[in-house]
Amino acid sequence: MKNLFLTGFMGSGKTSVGAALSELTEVPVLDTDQMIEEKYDESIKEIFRKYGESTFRKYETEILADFPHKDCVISTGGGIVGKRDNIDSMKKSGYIIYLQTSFEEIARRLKNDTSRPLWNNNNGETKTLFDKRIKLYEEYADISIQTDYKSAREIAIEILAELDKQSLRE
Ligand SMILES: Nc1ncnc2c1ncn2[C@@H]1O[C@H](COP(=O)(O)OP(=O)(O)OP(=O)(O)O)[C@@H](O)[C@H]1O
Ligand SMILES: O=C(O)C1=C[C@@H](O)[C@@H](O)[C@H](O)C1
Ligand SMILES: [Mg+2]
Repeated sequence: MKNLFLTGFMGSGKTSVGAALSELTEVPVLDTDQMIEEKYDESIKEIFRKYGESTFRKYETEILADFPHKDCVISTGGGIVGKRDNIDSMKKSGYIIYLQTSFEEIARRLKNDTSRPLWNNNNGETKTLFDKRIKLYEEYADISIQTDYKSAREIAIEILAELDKQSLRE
């Protein structure tokens, strides 16, 4: 199986669905946010605060470039679609799966969250970012799955069915 890169806005469930997919397929799961935190030994929140968003974006692109892993599910950061280089790196080794989630559902899921700098600190600009991003997720996705009112496991099962339907799971 080629790599499966999960994309979508903050809170769309990339980490949760990645774990569910890995459980169902016994394929390892990676998370670009976690890979960055481990590589630099700092939380995303700290990286944003100390070095700014542009440094975080550089780390993200570096993590994806010449991606060394195969046969993995990879949960990506919500902003991964912001750079064409990131898309090219993902398409080189796998398929892009977009977890489509409404803004209202995301707001419910992240109501008490304090770990996501761009969810918490941008004075009502989050919806503008959401509107801009969804066009990119849609444009680059090989598969799009609606996630509202579904569990992570149900979404993972739907993704596998869609891969089979399109004969993408060899
Ligand atoms: N299908 C779902 N139904 C209900 N709650 C969910 C679902 N998927 C995820 N959640 C919850 O929403 C929150 C965010 O989920 P998760 O961390 O998986 O999102 P993410 O897409 O990885 O976010 P980020 O881009 O910030 O890394 C978590 O509290 C998680 O438990
Ligand atoms: O949507 C975004 O830009 C982000 C999402 C998270 O996954 C992290 O990558 C970080 O908080 C930025
Ligand atoms: Mg995540």
